[in-house]
Amino acid sequence: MTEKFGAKSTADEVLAGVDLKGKRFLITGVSSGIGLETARALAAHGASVVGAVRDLAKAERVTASVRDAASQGGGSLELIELDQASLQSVRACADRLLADGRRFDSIIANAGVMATPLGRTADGFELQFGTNHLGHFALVTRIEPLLADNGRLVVLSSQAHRVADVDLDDPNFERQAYDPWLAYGRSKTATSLFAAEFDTRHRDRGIRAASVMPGNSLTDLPRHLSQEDLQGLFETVGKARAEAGLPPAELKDIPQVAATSVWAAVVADKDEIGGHYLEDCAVAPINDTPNPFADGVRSYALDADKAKQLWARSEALISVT
Ligand SMILES: NC(=O)c1ccc[n+]([C@@H]2O[C@H](COP(=O)([O-])OP(=O)(O)OC[C@H]3O[C@@H](n4cnc5c(N)ncnc54)[C@H](O)[C@@H]3O)[C@@H](O)[C@H]2O)c1
Repeated sequence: MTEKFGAKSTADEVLAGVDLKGKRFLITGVSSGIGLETARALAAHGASVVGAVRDLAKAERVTASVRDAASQGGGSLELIELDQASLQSVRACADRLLADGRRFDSIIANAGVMATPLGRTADGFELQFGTNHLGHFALVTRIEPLLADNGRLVVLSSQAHRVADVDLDDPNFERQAYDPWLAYGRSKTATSLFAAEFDTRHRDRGIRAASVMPGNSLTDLPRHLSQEDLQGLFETVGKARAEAGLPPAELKDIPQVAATSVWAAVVADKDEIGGHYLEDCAVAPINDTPNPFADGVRSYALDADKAKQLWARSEALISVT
């Protein structure tokens, strides 16, 4: 595997010299942040990008940078409506893609919400688990026949997976006190487990899947946090890392924070990244320290048995609505 790229690489640097004409990508959440930059970079290199978004009118306005890049680079952008917090919307989106029938070389399951107050999706699932995991699970498993043989699935996870393993008995916080960070952490462990099990199930078609920790960046993601909450978070993380003798966690800018997604979706050797958790354009090492602020991926987020159990639980949850 190439060791050429790292924490400071940008999406354009990762794609330098790569011609994506004729390649198709589905990306969820292209209206802001990492998804918007991922779409822009891929389109600038000639890719046909389908961006799945909750609000089509807003997305039309804010994706001008993607259309400009596409017109210069020979790529294109199509938008499709998708509310991941509604299984009806997810199924409608999937069925439109299936009816269209065109295949995708990579699917990037990027959209997400973080540290929301307790909320429920249209189907009654806890909002973060429902949006970040079940919405993607329902979409991707339905459109899986559209993923090209040798295609890739990239699922956005987070360092927040280190907060907690999934809770398969009470995934929707019906029998325990709600904590926004616990819910976010569990939802991101779920996204890594989903990628790991998808990889296991589809490897024989040459399809590989990986989860990505993009790096920390000030996108719209902390929209549910006040300035004080955000400041408190930075202080807590900084103190905990200093106490553990670790360097401060650095913020990335937006082009950098999209780099690992495009690396995983296009450039990396898919057989070397398949089933893994990626960070800074590399496979992250397993680190089972109890300190949630220390680097690396916790092994519970890639555990094969837990991944199978989560898959079965997710199928059961989405099939009853
Ligand atoms: N920014 C960071 O520091 C960071 C760190 C680790 C992981 N991540 C992950 O990266 C991904 C992208 O986050 P970002 O930082 O670009 O945040 P962002 O808030 O800028 O973008 C998230 C996107 O998801 C979309 N979205 C949210 N709920 C949706 C729903 N119900 N249906 C459809 N779309 C929905 C939003 O509209 C938005 O376009 C997320 O999965 C996030 O958890 C981000």
